[in-house]
Amino acid sequence: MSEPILKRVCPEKLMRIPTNANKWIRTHFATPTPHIHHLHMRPPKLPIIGNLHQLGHLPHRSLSKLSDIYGPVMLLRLGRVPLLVVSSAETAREILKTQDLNFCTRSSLLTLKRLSYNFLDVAFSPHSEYWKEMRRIFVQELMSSKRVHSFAPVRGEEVANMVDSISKSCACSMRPVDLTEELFSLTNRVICRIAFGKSYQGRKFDGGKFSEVVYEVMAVLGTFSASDFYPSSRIAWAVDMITGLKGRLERCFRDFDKFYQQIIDEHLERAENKQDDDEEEEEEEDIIDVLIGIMRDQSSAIHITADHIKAVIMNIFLGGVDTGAIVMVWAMTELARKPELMKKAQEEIRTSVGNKGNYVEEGDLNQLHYLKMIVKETLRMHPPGPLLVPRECMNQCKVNGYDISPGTRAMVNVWAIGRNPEYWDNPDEFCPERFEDSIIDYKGQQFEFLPFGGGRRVCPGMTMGVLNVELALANLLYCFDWKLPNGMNVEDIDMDEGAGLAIHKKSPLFLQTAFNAEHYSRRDRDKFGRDGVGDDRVSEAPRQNEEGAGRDQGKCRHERDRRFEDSSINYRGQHFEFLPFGGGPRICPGINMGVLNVEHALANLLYCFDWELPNGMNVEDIEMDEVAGLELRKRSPLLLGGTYTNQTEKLKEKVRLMLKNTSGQIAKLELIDTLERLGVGYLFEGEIKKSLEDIDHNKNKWTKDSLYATSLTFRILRQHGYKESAGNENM
Ligand code: HEM
Repeated sequence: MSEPILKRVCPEKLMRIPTNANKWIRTHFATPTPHIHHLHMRPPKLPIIGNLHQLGHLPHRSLSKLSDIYGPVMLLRLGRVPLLVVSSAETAREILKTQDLNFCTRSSLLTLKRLSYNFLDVAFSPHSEYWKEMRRIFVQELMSSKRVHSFAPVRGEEVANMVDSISKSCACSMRPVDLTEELFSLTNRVICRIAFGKSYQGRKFDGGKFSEVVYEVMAVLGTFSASDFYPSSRIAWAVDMITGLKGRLERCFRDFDKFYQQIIDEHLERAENKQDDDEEEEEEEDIIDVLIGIMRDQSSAIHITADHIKAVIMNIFLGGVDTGAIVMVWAMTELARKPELMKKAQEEIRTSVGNKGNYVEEGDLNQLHYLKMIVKETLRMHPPGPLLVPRECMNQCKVNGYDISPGTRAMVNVWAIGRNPEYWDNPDEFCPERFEDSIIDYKGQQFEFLPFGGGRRVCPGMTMGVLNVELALANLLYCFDWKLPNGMNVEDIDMDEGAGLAIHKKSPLFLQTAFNAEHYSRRDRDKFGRDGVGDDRVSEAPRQNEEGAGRDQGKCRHERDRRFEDSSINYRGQHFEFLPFGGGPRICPGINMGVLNVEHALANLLYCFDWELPNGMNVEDIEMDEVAGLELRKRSPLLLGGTYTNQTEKLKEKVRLMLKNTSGQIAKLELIDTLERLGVGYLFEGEIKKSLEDIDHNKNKWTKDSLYATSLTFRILRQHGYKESAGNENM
């Protein structure tokens, strides 16, 4: 019996056999070639599966390629379900505005139905009076501007925790920071606290299982479900059973449900205790408190139960955790690829926020226009929901002249629209400046830019989502300098996307930090006392150098050195558990000079360079063997990679700032005089000229201000190795 043609025939052979089967396969499996004239709105489909095979691993990209051939309105069939895909601003306007009422319901998908307690939520509930009321509650009670701003302390504290955690880890090791991990954990903590309240801070829910459940739910939601494409088919139902999807879904549901119930019970109990105890202090309400309030309110238009609360909380988790972190990771990735843009953003933030605090606060964000443009540009290139949340057509209607029947699923490819050269110059280029002087924003009114969707179903968490992203990014850029890990080039950054419910960066983003010395040291000084934690260890240089005292004295060292913190133990021979210089009458007489030499050299090595292990070497590889002899030496030489931190540039920056900020005229003159006498005036020619022009020479008066300015300049310059020029030895 002859073999069926398709079996075991390699593609090369197929190309050579001019049979009808070959022609058919070529038409149906062909990779679309862009820029072919739009043939028809319906890409050819296969029996049974329809166009499912054309969705690929990343449907927004595959559909974008298909639309290059078949036009901005395409009608496909996924299994048994018709799907309308629109990929232009004009057609998006048609779906989200002109015909919004025809397209504002959602499809009934297997996983969503279960996790939303049979559509008691907002996001996946079909269009109905019930959805309208739930959305009203969501928008007016949970996400109102007042409520979102009432959560400012939560966001502030959690962002500060993240900054501290990064500071700590980079002070402990030179290892690059896993920003993906840090940012996902940040959004998770923020949303947890906003939804469940303060009292749960730091507590591990269900033995830490909660985060695992959230991740598993995300994974389940991103999994292909046969029942969604073959509704009411027994075979599809069996496929979902066999693949284990149903089992996973049930487990997720049970875990979530148990957890939510426990939290709701605790809130109810707390609310009752509060009623009994009038003295109780007013606590900020969390989302569950607000929902319980509505549940108890008899006059509410719908009767809210614990299941409604659970469904809404599920929306907040699915809507809030991943999306925010995804945008932050892409933004940092794009900035790592373009360090000049990162520097520009840092300059804006550092100039605007200055030294007034340790972190950027929400109140500072309004001034950060460039940062806002970065967020917009990231949302344009990497919208976390590239196809929005799928909608469904409710009534027979026409789109671009094509008949669309009720029950047709509808997707708006906002990713393709955001990358369309018709609306954006160099669409694949990350260029925040394109939003300068532009009125385009993401509120759903401009159809070439729809990261939050539009129309009746537009994202109600937009304000909170953007605030979370802006605040975290601003702090990452304010508190740290970032660079790629050693040995890595910009071209090595992996820009691949991972498939899932929301499109994230496939591989984690690792970046190396260098503290922003000015701000980091301020923070440490504030936290650990004005003179810094290193006072007992590093004496001369850091003590003199107020600006740099905290550099490289991260919290981690502080923690490691705790054994000497608040301890009276010293090496002067009085404490017999610690005798590096001996004790008694024969104690080392060179103790002061010895310590001073060591401290001074160490302080400068740490101040002037960033150190790290040579490539490919780990902390465990450092040889700690000693060599026997009179002194206990390290056996092998210590090889470290050092990066000079460009002190001249730093010095220039500091002195320039001083020249600018010194207000007394005589103080300015003194400063200039000092610079000249030290022979470094040429470095500041421009600034000196400008200052001299400003100075009114008649007002010469010796002031405290001028004395301070002069001595400070001396200190700074000397620490940077500038010696007085010949003829000025008497200074
Ligand atoms: C940067 C962050 C965020 C992005 C990019 C984003 C994006 C989106 C998108 C694209 C949609 C679908 C809109 C449509 O179908 O037209 C959506 C819907 C939704 N989002 Fe967001 N979102 C974000 C943050 C949040 C947050 C923080 C929450 C909740 C606290 C949230 C809750 C929701 C809900 C409940 C819906 C469904 C609305 C409905 O169907 O009526 N989102 N979001």
